[in-house]
Amino acid sequence: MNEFGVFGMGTMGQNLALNIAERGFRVSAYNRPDKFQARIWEALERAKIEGSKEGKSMMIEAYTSLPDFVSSLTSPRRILLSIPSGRPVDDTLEALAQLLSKGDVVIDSGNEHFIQTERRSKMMLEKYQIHHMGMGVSGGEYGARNGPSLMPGGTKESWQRVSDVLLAIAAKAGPNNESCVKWVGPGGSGHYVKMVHNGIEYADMQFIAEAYDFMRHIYGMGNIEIAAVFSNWNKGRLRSYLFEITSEILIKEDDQQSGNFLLDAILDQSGQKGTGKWTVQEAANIGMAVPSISAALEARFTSARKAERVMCDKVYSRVVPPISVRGHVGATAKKAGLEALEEALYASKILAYAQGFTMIKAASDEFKWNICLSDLALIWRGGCIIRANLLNGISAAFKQVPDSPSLLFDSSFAEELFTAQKGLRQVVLEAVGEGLAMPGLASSLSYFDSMRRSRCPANMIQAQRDYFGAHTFKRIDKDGSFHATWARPVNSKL
Ligand SMILES: NC(=O)C1=CN([C@@H]2O[C@H](COP(=O)(O)OP(=O)(O)OC[C@H]3O[C@@H](n4cnc5c(N)ncnc54)[C@H](OP(=O)(O)O)[C@@H]3O)[C@@H](O)[C@H]2O)C=CC1
Ligand SMILES: O=C(CO)[C@H](O)[C@H](O)COP(=O)(O)O
Repeated sequence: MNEFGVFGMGTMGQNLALNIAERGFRVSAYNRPDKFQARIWEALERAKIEGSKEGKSMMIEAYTSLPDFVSSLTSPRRILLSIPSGRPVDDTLEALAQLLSKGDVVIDSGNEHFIQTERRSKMMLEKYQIHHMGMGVSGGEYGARNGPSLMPGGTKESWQRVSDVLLAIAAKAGPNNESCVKWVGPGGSGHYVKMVHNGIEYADMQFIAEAYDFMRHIYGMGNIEIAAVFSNWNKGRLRSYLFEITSEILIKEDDQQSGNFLLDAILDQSGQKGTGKWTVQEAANIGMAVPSISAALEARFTSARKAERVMCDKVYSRVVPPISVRGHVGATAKKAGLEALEEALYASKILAYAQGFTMIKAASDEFKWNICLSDLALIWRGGCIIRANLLNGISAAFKQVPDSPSLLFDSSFAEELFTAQKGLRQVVLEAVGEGLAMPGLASSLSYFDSMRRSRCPANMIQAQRDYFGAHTFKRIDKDGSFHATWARPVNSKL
């Protein structure tokens, strides 16, 4: 009998199965029969080769039939699904439910929408007394094999049944090599935080893309020089997985055109699978502003409209005479300019993570998930795509004030933002003057400037709403709702 089942031997499932087997658990692996041969043999072959390399025997058994797969598992059975979200998960749960018993646990490790997970968890428990967990997994193929960041949500009972395996396979981070997995909360909370993780990922990636663009256009820097800058920044407070891979991406040679960089041959249209869009939609659903994430999502949409951009480039290229706001012209000033860019990236990063954590806090309050933000920051320190030095400080901030509605209230971050905002302003100003789009950095700055205004111009919005729609407004000096007769007198001179 085996201790753990993995359903779906695709990129993620196969690597998760190998990771689990490597930690000494006996694994049953299943893939749909028609593709069984290719996927499963690949997994078994890898278990043999990778196991022998490390002097371990990795115990993976392959199954062709679902009933055999299920009955190969010890009770309570534990099965991880690694398949596309949506209909495939519903169909698979329906099929599994006929074979599983009360108290068994099924973990959906795909990028599923949390509402679907909430629905399935409730249905599986009520109808079959089976625990359905929704678990965010981040780290891609490499993470799945060597240690991902795991964000499991579901009943506490189900977490207790699977925690030995999840703690063993997750990435390790921090001074005490802590596992990058903790129980996030009930229902769809695990998938919710993974969704926001991906939203922050979008913002982080967009900031990096803008910094790359800035260095090329403002300073005429080439790939090797830009790579060195990212590599250097990665030694400091911006240290993160995305900075690390960016310097590698910049200098990768194109094997189809010797002497050229691969990056320069890649079409400038970004794709997406939907989790960034969900983040923005869900933020809107609970009335939260995530402008850095929104801007990153919209930048992907704009990038996709390549044909229109090419046309606009032809029409409007002549209307961008640089407006001289350059703070840094010439070789000697470049150093200061790059320092400003580092500050801009750091400030924006704080602001994007702040938006993501604030959104999670609001959802946790709304859905009564009681998510521990400090723990969440800890499990994002290793294995996942947004892993970054910054998360240590974020965890500490929420440990100090667990219910804080925003990172912006933390005194250390406030101090850092206070200093770094100067660089952010300078970079955005220069980019605007040069006609260089900086949606991510500029939106982050706007968020900061909007948040630090105790009185903003929303009084004008309220007045307009009341004027045309009698929507009423509140006054600053009296309680209650008011409506004014706004229409201008016929003889008004205004
Ligand atoms: N790739 C990544 O970096 C990450 C992916 N994820 C998520 O993990 C999940 C798996 O992704 P990934 O491994 O990349 O995908 P792959 O396409 O590599 O593998 C998909 C797996 O799902 C199976 N499958 C597809 N459709 C069905 C179905 N209708 N019923 C049963 N099984 C089905 C496939 O089996 P078959 O061989 O029969 O087609 C295959 O085993 C997705 O939800 C994805 O969003 C999460 C984090 C990172
Ligand atoms: O979940 C992930 C990483 O955390 C996946 O890589 C995801 O597919 C990335 O999102 P997108 O394809 O929308 O860029």
